[in-house]
Amino acid sequence: MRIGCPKEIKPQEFRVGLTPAAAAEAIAHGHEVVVETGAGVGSGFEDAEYAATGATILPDAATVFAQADMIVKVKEPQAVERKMLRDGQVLFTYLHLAPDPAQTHDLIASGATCIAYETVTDRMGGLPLLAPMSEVAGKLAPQMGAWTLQKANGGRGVLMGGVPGVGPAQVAVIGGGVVGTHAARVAAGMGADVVVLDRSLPRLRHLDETFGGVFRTRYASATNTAELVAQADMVIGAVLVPGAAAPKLVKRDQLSGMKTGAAIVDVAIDQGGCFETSKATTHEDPIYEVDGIMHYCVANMPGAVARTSTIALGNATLPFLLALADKGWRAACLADPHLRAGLNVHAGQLTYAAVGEALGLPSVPAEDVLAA
Ligand SMILES: NC(=O)C1=CN([C@@H]2O[C@H](COP(=O)(O)OP(=O)(O)OC[C@H]3O[C@@H](n4cnc5c(N)ncnc54)[C@H](O)[C@@H]3O)[C@@H](O)[C@H]2O)C=CC1
Ligand SMILES: CC(=O)C(=O)O
Ligand SMILES: [Mg+2]
Repeated sequence: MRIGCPKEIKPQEFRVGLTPAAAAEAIAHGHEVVVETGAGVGSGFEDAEYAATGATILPDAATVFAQADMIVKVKEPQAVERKMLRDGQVLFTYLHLAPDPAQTHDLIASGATCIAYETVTDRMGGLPLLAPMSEVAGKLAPQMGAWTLQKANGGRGVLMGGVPGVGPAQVAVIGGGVVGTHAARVAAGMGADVVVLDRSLPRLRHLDETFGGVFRTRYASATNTAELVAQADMVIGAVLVPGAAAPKLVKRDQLSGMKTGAAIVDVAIDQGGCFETSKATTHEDPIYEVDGIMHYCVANMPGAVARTSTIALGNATLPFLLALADKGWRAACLADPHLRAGLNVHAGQLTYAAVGEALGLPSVPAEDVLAA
């Protein structure tokens, strides 16, 4: 199979879908690899490192899309990239379709087979291709929130750890999964007073057993969430219902009850965000204000630390990439129900029910298109 890796074109996105190490393994498995010139530079990988593995460097994305059987990326294809996809081609990348009707319609129209990193599952009920970027975004969230809290950025002017005689920032983290746990650990490490809210009692139990004394936990009832949001200097949104649009847990009318200049960091923005007032922003222009509350809603936070993120993502995607290349997408998805869970679009049909529900579109089970 010929595997193609274009350069990412989302604003300020410096990650790359294929590391030289992954290219080398794919080539050792008998595949061809084509890489757009400069694709790895933002992550510190020069063309020469890819060429040394036996990969071919191509001059532009159009040539990569035209030559490759499977496109490997990081971010969802942008409009100009979607036009280059074709019938029968495989796309392996983050998609986040539930909040993105335009992309969903284009992918359905393309005829391509589109496998989303964020819905691939594992035996433990986790999301192995989302987890590494959730670890990164979770660790970044308090850092970005602390910056947002600074006066010059419109924030409340509160220092995370306080100082002797002055208390720390109050941080509420909604969702105690991978993002939430990493965010809570870092915020607590910065000296903030942290509470994590989740709907899952087993998850809260696990967090309490592991991190009791570092941060506190509360059940995410509407009442508890409203109370902690009103008290917070910083609220981090980290909920997920896999593949689905994020539930809106904080409504606009609650902002007036919050402390003026408090910071919202809505990491769940890639699934539409869990605050009613969230809208996706970019690293170039990351924050905006609504009713006195500063919002940070960057949908590709890990792009800010591209080298770490690219290597972490590449470690996780490699086994799935090799399975897709070695067996072909159909046999690979038939053999592995966890990879099959990643199938979102195939040959003009939506194959992920939660996306269909979010967008009011018909979908068919992935099993049905595999059997066809
Ligand atoms: N903005 C960015 O750059 C990035 C965003 N993300 C996003 O962050 C979000 C969280 O991802 P993960 O932590 O990996 O997911 P996860 O599945 O590990 O954790 C989600 C948690 O939310 C909880 N939850 C679900 N509904 C809830 C509700 N109504 N109230 C309270 N808790 C609820 C679940 O019980 C679970 O513990 C996802 O939308 C993911 O795509 C991840 C990486 C980068
Ligand atoms: C998960 C995701 O969307 C990202 O890493 O950008
Ligand atoms: Mg994202």
